[in-house]
Amino acid sequence: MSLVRFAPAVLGGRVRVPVSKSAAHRAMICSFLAGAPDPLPSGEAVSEDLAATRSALAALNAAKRREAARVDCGESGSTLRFLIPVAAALGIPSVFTGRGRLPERPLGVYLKCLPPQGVTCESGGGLPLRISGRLKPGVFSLPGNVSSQFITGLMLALPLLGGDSEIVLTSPLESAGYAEMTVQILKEHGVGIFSSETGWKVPGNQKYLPCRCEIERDWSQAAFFLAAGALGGHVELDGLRPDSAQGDRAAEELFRRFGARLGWNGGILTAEPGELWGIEIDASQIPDLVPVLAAAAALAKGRTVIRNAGRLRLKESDRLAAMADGLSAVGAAVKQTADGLIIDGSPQLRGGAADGRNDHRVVMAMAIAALRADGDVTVTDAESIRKSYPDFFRDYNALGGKANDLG
Ligand SMILES: O=C(O)C1=C[C@@H](OP(=O)(O)O)[C@@H](O)[C@H](O)C1
Ligand SMILES: C=C(OP(=O)(O)O)C(=O)O
Repeated sequence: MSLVRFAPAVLGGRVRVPVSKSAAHRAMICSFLAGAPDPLPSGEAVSEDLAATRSALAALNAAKRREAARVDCGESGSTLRFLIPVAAALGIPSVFTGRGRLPERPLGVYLKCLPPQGVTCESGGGLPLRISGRLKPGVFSLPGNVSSQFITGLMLALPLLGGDSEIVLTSPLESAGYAEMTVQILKEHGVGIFSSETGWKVPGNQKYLPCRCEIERDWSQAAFFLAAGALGGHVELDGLRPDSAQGDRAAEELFRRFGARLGWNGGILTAEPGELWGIEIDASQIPDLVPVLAAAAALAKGRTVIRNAGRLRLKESDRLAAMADGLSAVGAAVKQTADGLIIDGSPQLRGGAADGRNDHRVVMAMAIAALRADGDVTVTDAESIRKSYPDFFRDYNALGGKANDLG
């Protein structure tokens, strides 16, 4: 439980954020299924979640020659939910484990839709989960508002089956950008999935092909530095795709709506301060942006209302509670609703001690709120940033931030 102390600062300069965690998980799994090498660029710091996918794929590979696979997913929801149907499609009996909050995060969707299609699932409700049997093609009906990761998992697995399948949504799709990204990355690997009126049609008997595509940079991580630019300096972000399939590219538009000045210059996105005013935010498609949007809102004049974010309670922490408590602890006026936050902003926070709740996005969001506090902000669980952005404090300090990791 390491502690980090942030002193107020104005960030300025250029940063190249990591590769998109979401795109990288997908590219690693598609490459594995194509028999191609790991596609992560060399020289890139590997986050704990991507390391979990890498070792989980190695465990599946080894199990092709042995008995059951032991697939440790660490704290990564994506690794777990993407690889359960993939292992089942390959007919590899597997035991999935995880730690932190992962054993409590929802899996019921699979426990309901996989057994009728030939997969035996044994668990006490959470993890460990033991699966056996080979997945059969067919119709997979599932809700669209628990986690899009179940849909991505099926999209990755169903093309491998010996017949055609269909994914049917029984409620409106949230986090839709993540499903779109899956379709795009599958296409780059020679696999076709087609949208239908109720979901997607997935032809079987498809072959994954190697792809020498570059994995794009992460809009969700870029959002922390867009917020930093909006709050004070001149921040430049290098390497982002303006035409990205990542739903979190919406960060650009959202910070403009707050009043920040953003613009593209060649391939560089710049963020500069403006007079920030509270806004209304529908978070149903952009769950991972909520912590940093809440931090910016605490420093924008007037009221920000964040709605349709109930799913944030099921992430690495209850992120609505974590941000309400963390921002309140440093002097902000934040109230939770059942599915969101109401934030009355002020020009400056007080400073104080916040609980990082072992949640990388909470710790990074508090680092942004701390930029405009009168006193220092300390945050617990600093090491949780390794889940998605191991070099976050290095990049933050390189821009003039004052993060002091107290160990
Ligand atoms: O597919 C993905 O890469 C992700 C989907 C989202 O989850 P939900 O669909 O559960 O909201 C997001 O929160 C997560 O960080 C990454
Ligand atoms: C929720 C996240 O990831 P995952 O669901 O893969 O654990 C995240 O990165 O914020």
